[in-house]
Amino acid sequence: MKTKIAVNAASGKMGQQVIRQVTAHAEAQLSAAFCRSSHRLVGRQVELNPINYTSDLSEGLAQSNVVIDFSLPQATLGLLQQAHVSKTPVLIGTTGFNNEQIAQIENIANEIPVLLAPNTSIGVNSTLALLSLAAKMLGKQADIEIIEAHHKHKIDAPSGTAIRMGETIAEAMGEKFEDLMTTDSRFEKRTRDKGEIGMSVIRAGEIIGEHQVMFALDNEIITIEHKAQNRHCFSEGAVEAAIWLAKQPAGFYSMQDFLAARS
Ligand SMILES: NC(=O)C1=CN([C@@H]2O[C@H](COP(=O)(O)OP(=O)(O)OC[C@H]3O[C@@H](n4cnc5c(N)ncnc54)[C@H](OP(=O)(O)O)[C@@H]3O)[C@@H](O)[C@H]2O)C=CC1
Ligand SMILES: O=C(O)C1=N[C@H](C(=O)O)C[C@H](O)C1
Repeated sequence: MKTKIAVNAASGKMGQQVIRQVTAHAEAQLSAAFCRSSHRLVGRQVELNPINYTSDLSEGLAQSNVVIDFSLPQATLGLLQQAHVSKTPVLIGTTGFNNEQIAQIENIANEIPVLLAPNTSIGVNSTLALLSLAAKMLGKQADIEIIEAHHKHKIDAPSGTAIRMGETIAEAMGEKFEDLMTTDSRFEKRTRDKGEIGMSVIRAGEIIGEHQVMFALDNEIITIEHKAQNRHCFSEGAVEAAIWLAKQPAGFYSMQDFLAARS
């Protein structure tokens, strides 16, 4: 049986990419494509699919096994309320949540399966394992800097991926990321504090998503880098993880949980 997948924010860059991915997938079927009620796509047919774009979340979720969301935090929280009612699993690729919003998501995950992934690419999630190892081996001696670059349309900064990279590094060093992270204070006149993790952000052109982590020792520098070549790497991981999530019990999951179950 094919997994019936709904796509939220279907008009977005990622929404459109995920629709293409689901449409081409042998084990998945597009069951709903949600847009805002005022969007010009509502009522139009989704290319290569026998359904129309809709703003009716409750009807679309009722006929879906899982929903994939790449939108904005407010839209994600609205979707979660509806998914909670219909008991539909939710894969969230949206970034930019504050701590209070994360707590709301965790709360709903007590009752339905929710996977929160600031980056759904298999490559980035493998990179996190490399960063954890590097941090364990070098973290205490190295000056660690995270540099991320994205397209000019991106709203949140630093990227969800850069934050997750910082959290992974800090955790491997037995620290809390919020205690080590430095962004704006770099513009103060001062030398670098020992142990801080610097974060730099570039927004330019149509850069898909690039993350570089530098471990600088006194006489040598180790750099671990991921560059997305296109959005396919995100949609591919999202759809595979959604097919897995549709069969899980209620809980709060990450891409690491999906990858561990798959291997
Ligand atoms: N986890 C991952 O691997 C990745 C995560 N992302 C994240 O995904 C999110 C979306 O990225 P992207 O597709 O590039 O962004 P876009 O700006 O292209 O799309 C955003 C979508 O969200 C919709 N939306 C925004 N606000 C609302 C609302 N209040 N109610 C309903 N719909 C709303 C927009 O609808 P409308 O067209 O009507 O404005 C649009 O469809 C971002 O948070 C980004 O960081 C992106 C790539 C990979
Ligand atoms: O907004 C984007 O485009 C991306 N956002 C994600 C993030 O914030 O980490 C992931 C990816 O790099 C693309």
